[in-house]
Amino acid sequence: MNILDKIVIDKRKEVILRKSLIPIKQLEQSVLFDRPENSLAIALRNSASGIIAEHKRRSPSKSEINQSLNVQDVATGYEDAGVCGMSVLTDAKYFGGSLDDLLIARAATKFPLLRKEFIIDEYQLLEAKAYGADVILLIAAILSKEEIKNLSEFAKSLKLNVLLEVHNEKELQKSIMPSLDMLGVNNRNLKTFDVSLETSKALSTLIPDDFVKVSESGISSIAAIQDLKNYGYQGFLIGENFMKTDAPGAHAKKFIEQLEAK
Ligand SMILES: O=C(O)c1ccccc1NCC(=O)[C@H](O)[C@H](O)COP(=O)(O)O
Repeated sequence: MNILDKIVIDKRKEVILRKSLIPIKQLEQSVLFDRPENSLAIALRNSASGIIAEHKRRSPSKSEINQSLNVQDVATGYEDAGVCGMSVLTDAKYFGGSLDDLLIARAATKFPLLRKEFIIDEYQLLEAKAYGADVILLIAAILSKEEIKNLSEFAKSLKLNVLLEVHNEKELQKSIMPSLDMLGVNNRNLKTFDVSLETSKALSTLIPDDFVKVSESGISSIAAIQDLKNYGYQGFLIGENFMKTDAPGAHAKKFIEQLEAK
């Protein structure tokens, strides 16, 4: 059993509990529910840097990354840095995140927010909308083709952008469909936790041009981004490299300035 299998077993129990605590009607009554689309895909297409910066306290591969930062400071720091959007991990057990983190980031910023979660049920999309997300992540490794279709179409009906994540060609082939906005390639092997940007490079030609290509995980240098841009990538999801510092926003700002100067 790999880490995703373990996370999904826990997530199924968690979603049943959450549904029993907060009914759908209550989520739909959130003041944030009727917000218009705030497209990360468009922001990435129009950006010179393409950075999506993540809020990540800990992870299965690295355990502690940074537990002492305030999510509001991280969010405003990233917005000041000029990133295209922010990814907020909302899983508590494995990443130390929460939906409250998303809400705090929403209250503090205007840029597109990605709910970084292990989505297996439409209920989590309603939560994403109610707590201020503009984008949701679907992970091909944990969903069937039919589930990807149903979840992505439901997300679009809620005016949420969809980022579909793959790790290999098989996952990519089953996932390509018009209800996706962005196709992300995760460079982290979830069996070994090794990261290799070669994964993004190898899959790049198989991703149709209609989708914004996003490279995820293990990105820490300007050179890596320049290299990935040559393979058609327009989005770069960066977590640990910013979050391991005392001031992720300031670090992201410097990174973007260096990138744009090249
Ligand atoms: O980061 C992990 O250890 C991890 C383990 C299992 C499932 C997902 C995991 N990470 C989620 C992510 O996709 C990353 O947080 C994101 O791509 C940023 O990666 P990084 O820049 O390497 O922190």
